[in-house]
Amino acid sequence: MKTTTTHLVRAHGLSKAFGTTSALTDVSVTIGHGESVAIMGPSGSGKSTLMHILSGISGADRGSVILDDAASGSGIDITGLSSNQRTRLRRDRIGFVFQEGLLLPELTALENVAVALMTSGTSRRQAEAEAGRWLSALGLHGMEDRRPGQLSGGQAQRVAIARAQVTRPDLVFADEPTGALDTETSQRVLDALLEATVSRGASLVVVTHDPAVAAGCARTIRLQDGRIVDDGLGGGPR
Ligand SMILES: Nc1ncnc2c1ncn2[C@@H]1O[C@H](COP(=O)(O)OP(=O)(O)OP(=O)(O)O)[C@@H](O)[C@H]1O
Repeated sequence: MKTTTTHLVRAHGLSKAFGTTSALTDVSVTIGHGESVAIMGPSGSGKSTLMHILSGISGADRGSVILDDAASGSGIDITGLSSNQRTRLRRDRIGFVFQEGLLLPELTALENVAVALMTSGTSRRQAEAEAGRWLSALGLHGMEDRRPGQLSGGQAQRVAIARAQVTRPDLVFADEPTGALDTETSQRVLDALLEATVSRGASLVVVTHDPAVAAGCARTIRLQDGRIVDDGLGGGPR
């Protein structure tokens, strides 16, 4: 289904239950182009469920998620797509950063980043050149040939950020991206994530328990018992 939209993401009336547990109830949210948004809330409040639905990892029982499509000048309802179509859409338009980075341990830092481009058809040579540029931009020049086990937590997380950006997705989701890091490293990784995403006009959605991470985002959405209880400014610079 095609619908016109002025936001990058416009979700309306999302509900999702697991058995008798309501994970989300009638959640509506918009995300602007180039906006950074933190999603906060107590454990079990529905943060991951919302992120999974907004990113097309899983479907909703009710509601719609319209993703703007600059190429066609209209929007596409991702809840109406088949599982294969959603997989393609995630590959082409969405980047992910997870708490533990989820890098492939047997590949080098460069290969971990390049592989994201190669799966969408870019040649190895071109993919590795682009991956190298992203690693340098994230302060990892000289670490291209290291495997994840030879990197610190903060370095590995910056490789994961490079991997999420290399395909130039217009929407990046990060699930507790600094959860395993100390305060100082966490701040550096967050800065790198914001810089890499928002400065090129892409939008960032971060699920976090950390108020410092939320403060770095332009807006914070708070969930409780599967509903949005606050949707305001985070007080951060972007
Ligand atoms: N696959 C599932 N099967 C059954 N219940 C689920 C499933 N996924 C989530 N839930 C339930 O849905 C509710 C919301 O879960 P969700 O993971 O979205 O919360 P969260 O805010 O991300 O929590 P946390 O901060 O602990 O990660 C919880 O009550 C959870 O137990």
